[in-house]
Amino acid sequence: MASMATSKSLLLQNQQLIRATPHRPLADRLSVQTSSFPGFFCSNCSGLLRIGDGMVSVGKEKKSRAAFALASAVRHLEGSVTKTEGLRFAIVVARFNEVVTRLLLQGALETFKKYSVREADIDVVWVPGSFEIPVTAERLGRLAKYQAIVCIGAVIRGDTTHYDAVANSSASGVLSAGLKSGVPCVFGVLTCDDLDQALNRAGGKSGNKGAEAALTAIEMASLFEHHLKC
Ligand SMILES: Nc1c(NC[C@H](O)[C@H](O)[C@H](O)CO)[nH]c(=O)[nH]c1=O
Ligand SMILES: CC(=O)[C@@H](O)COP(=O)(O)O
Repeated sequence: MASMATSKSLLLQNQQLIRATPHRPLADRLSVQTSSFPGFFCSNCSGLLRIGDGMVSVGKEKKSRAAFALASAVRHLEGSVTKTEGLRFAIVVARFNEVVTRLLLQGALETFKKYSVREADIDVVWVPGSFEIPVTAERLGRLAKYQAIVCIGAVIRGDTTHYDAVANSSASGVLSAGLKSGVPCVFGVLTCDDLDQALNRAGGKSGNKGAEAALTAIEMASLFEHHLKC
């Protein structure tokens, strides 16, 4: 317990130190070098690099310092959900099962607002059903106007195998839209056995998958825009 507290305080100290210093080299910015220290934050990616994950081994010997310096040159790239300025998003939403998809859309819009995405930077595009989402997402991606596209739909099982055709086409189609357009297309399409399952995932007891999809879109937009721009 005591050592966990010490580790936590070392971690905090180190975060402060790293924030206050320039970007590289990372090794130069580390003041804490002890085997009990659980890791450090990279200010480049905001990620925790953990000792013992094959990343870093810091001991008392000079030899392990060299190994540490080598490992610390590894860059970790990750999108930030707080750097949303200038990012533009499209939401493609299916009208089929609109009682559910409107709630998913609401969750997505609330999330964009929470993460400071401006309303003017969001376009909502309505399509008849989830089957029509992929072609629309691909078209939106090709416009080169948006940094990510959120796809929202609700496929609910009926009596026949139609469900499988729509659900699978929508899923593989959204994937393909992202691959072909080069713009992240996020899958916020519910595939449920009944309406109850769907409502539970549209703001009910299992959360709101529209909100989750919007957050994923922000992270992916940021990753591509800030780290992987062509
Ligand atoms: N059954 C569901 C559909 N079906 C409609 C299709 O998506 C499509 O619009 C139609 O086949 C014309 O191409 N769509 C959903 O989004 N959810 C369903 O449960
Ligand atoms: C997923 C669907 O399209 C669904 O509404 C079809 O219902 P059914 O299989 O009863 O025709």
